[in-house]
Amino acid sequence: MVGFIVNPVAGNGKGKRIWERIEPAVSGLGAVFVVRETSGDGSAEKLAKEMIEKEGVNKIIAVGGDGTVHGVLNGIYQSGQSCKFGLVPAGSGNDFARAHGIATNPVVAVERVLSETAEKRIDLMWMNGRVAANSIGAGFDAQVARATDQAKYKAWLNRWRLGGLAYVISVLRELRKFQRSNLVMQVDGQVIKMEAAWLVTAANIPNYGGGMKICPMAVANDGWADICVVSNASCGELLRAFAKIYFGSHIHHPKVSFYRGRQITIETVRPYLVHADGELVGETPIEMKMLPDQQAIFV
Ligand SMILES: Nc1ncnc2c1ncn2[C@@H]1O[C@H](COP(=O)(O)OP(=O)(O)OP(=O)(O)O)[C@@H](O)[C@H]1O
Repeated sequence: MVGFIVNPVAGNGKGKRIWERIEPAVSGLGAVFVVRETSGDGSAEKLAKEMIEKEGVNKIIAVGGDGTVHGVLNGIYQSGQSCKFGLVPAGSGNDFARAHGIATNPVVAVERVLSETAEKRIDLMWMNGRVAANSIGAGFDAQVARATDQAKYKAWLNRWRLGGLAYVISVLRELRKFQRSNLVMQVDGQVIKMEAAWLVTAANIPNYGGGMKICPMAVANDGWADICVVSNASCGELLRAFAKIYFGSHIHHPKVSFYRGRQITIETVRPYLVHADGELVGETPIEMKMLPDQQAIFV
C-alpha cells in the first residue's frame, strides 16, 4: 500500500497545488493509496509512523520540502519497519531533491516513484535519537534556519520563486547578533578544539539552505559524514567564505576546515541551536553516528 503525506503549506502553498495536480495522475495509474495532510510541527513524523503501523503502508511518498522529508524519514525510522520513500518536491529549498536528482516536474516525479523506475539506498545520520537525511548543523546556520522560518520575506520570495534568497537575507540579518563560542568536537575519537566557532555542519549530501554547497565532497551512500567547521573568522571573513559556498570554493578559505567521520560529538561552551535538515531540533551538546544504507529511496 502506498501512502502520500502532503504538506499543503510547503513552498508557500506549492504542496497543496502540486497535490491537486498529481492526484488525477495517481488515480489514473490505478494505484491503491491513502493520503494525509500535515498540520504542523511533528505531524509528518506522526502520520508516517501511523500509516506504517496501522494501515500497512510500505511506500511513503512525501509532497513537500526538506522539512517534510525529515519528518517522514523520522516516522519511518521510529516505526522500526522497512518502508520505502519517494518525494515529489514542493518546498522552497528542495535540497534532498536536488542532491538525488529527483525530477522537478511533479507528475514525472510521482510516476517514477510509483513505477519504481530507480531505487537506491542512502545513509542516514542519527543524532540524539533522531535521523537526518541531508545535514545536521550547530551554531550560526541553525540560527539562520530559525530566522528564515520565522521570516515574512520567505513567503514573499517564494511567490516569486526565489525561495533560496530568503536564506541569504537571514545570513546578513543574523551576522551581528550571533555570539560565537569555543567548541570541542570528537570525530571517531580524535579531539578537535576550535576557538570562536561560527558553525559546524555534518553533511550527508553536498548542498543545504537551498543549493549552498557546504560540503561539496559529501556522498549520501558512502557511510561517512563530511564535516565543515568555520571558526576564528571575522564577520567580513565569514561573508567572504559564505559568498563562495554557492560554488563550493569556500573549501580553500583559511578559516574553513573539513573532517570526515562516522561517530561525532559536538560540545560548545555556550549552547548552540541545532538543526537537522533545516528543522530546529534542540541545542548542543549533540552526539551523532552514521547509519549506512539505512533507507531505500526512489529517484
Ligand atoms: N498544515 C500546516 N500548517 C503550518 N505549518 C505546517 C503545516 N504542515 C507542516 N507544516 C510545517 O512545514 C514545515 C516543513 O515545510 P517544508 O520544509 O516541507 O517546506 P519548505 O520549508 O517550504 O521547504 P524547504 O525546507 O525545502 O525549504 C515544518 O516545519 C512543519 O511544521
